[in-house]
Amino acid sequence: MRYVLALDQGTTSTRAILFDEDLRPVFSAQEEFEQHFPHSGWVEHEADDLWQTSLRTMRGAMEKGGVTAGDVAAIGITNQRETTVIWDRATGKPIHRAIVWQDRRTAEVCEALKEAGHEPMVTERTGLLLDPYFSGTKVKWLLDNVEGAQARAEAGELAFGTIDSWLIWNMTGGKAHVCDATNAARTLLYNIRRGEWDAEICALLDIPMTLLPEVKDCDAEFGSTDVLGGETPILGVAGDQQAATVGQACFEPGMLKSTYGTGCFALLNTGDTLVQSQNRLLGTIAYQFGGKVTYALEGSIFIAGAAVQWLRDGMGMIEDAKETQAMAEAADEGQNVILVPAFTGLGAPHWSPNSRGAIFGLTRNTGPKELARAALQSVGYQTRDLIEAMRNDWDTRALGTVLRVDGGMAFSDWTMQFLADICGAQVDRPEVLETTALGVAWIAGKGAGIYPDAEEFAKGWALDRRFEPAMGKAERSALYQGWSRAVKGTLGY
Ligand SMILES: Nc1ncnc2c1ncn2[C@@H]1O[C@H](COP(=O)(O)OP(=O)(O)O)[C@@H](O)[C@H]1O
Ligand SMILES: O=P(O)(O)OC[C@H](O)CO
Repeated sequence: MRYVLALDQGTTSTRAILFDEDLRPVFSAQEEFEQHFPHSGWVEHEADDLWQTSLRTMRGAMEKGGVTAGDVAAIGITNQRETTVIWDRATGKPIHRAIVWQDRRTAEVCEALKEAGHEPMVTERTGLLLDPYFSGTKVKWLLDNVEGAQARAEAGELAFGTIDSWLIWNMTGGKAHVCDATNAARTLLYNIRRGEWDAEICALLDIPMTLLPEVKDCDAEFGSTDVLGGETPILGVAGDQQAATVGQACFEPGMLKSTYGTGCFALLNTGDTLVQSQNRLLGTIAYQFGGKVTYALEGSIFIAGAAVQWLRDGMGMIEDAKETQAMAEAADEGQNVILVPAFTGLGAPHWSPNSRGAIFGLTRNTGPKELARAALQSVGYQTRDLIEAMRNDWDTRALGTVLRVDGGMAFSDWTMQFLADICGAQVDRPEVLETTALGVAWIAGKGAGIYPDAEEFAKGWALDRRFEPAMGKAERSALYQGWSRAVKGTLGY
């Protein structure tokens, strides 16, 4: 039996999953690692934790199945995007902890660049906005704040990488300094029209281009590793949201997936066309196979399942996320409590890093059930904001109103039904919810010659459950108006 090993290095945990020849997940291992919050709005990871958990979970999954390196046809890597590491090329040691995508420390730098009028140029070339979310200003912060870093970068002594790049550097013993096009597309430094690092943007941020990795197709050869006990090739790499787009087989323009984990990321395949959003969505690379780029429009929401975590850890109202289903069902229908979970600002389409969360519509009768329902509903409302923006940006006739969902929160039937209701869209939940790992496993296994082409792979997508909109138009519109008013109340709070 031959296997493909998918490594999914996420924001809160690292997972390794072995897929068999029929693309079924058969053995896996998972480890959480520490989150560091040194100041309000700052989020860091020890880069070495990301590497060590990757190593242990890959080995752990293999041990569970009694699988040896000789049985592994290829490795695929998918990862939390935008998170930034800089390391010393000679020692392989990071010069600082990794700065995580959620980190807001560069809000002022972004504001100053916007005020100086640079945003239209940056957006035109990268598809992104001047927001602290992306890697570029995090790289600048590291070079400005770690003693001697700027000079060492200019002397070619340092290397920058997104997490795929950092893991591959370690897996290949420092032989490969590479990343894939989807990860490059999230740095703010990569021109996604021309497919190259952008010298002008790098100069604007004082980032020497010697820091940057070589960019490859998602299905390229990324090097090989002997850390599993024998030489194993790395044949697939993609950012986690892009890997989920592939795993959901969203290969045709107009196909849309939405992943509900800590945050929510909706990607709409726009084919050969890079849509210049007029509604504050992102243009990005969905995937790049054999030198051919397929673009996507992306809406990024920072808090989705994290609102449920807040009910559990912050408010102590529940012990398990699953309890929210029964609570939402039992909530008082007469109350319209709205939670805007802008805990770390608002992402697309508002991009308001300084907003903070709020609850509207409280009465003397409001209790945990109504708050639980509001938390689940906030995910639907935020998705509707994204879908509205997508409909305004892209040919609405071609834009399917089918949403393929995945991620931990997609297990919640109540949330998925509300999503269908408030968006007026069909919501399809597949049998395999590990779509991120599945997507990159397929890319790597295709390269190794053990998995089929895209068309055959897409035929294997199987529906678990379809949620059809059941809410009347008037109710949908009244609820959404209430949400829109609530969001306005939090902007810039
Ligand atoms: N049954 C459920 N109902 C509501 N939320 C859920 C449920 N199961 C998981 N979640 C939420 O989904 C998130 C976990 O999803 P996951 O895809 O593992 O996230 P990530 O990869 O971002 O860590 C958590 O924030 C959790 O609160
Ligand atoms: O690690 P996740 O699943 O929370 O995904 C993080 C995203 O890639 C951030 O852009």
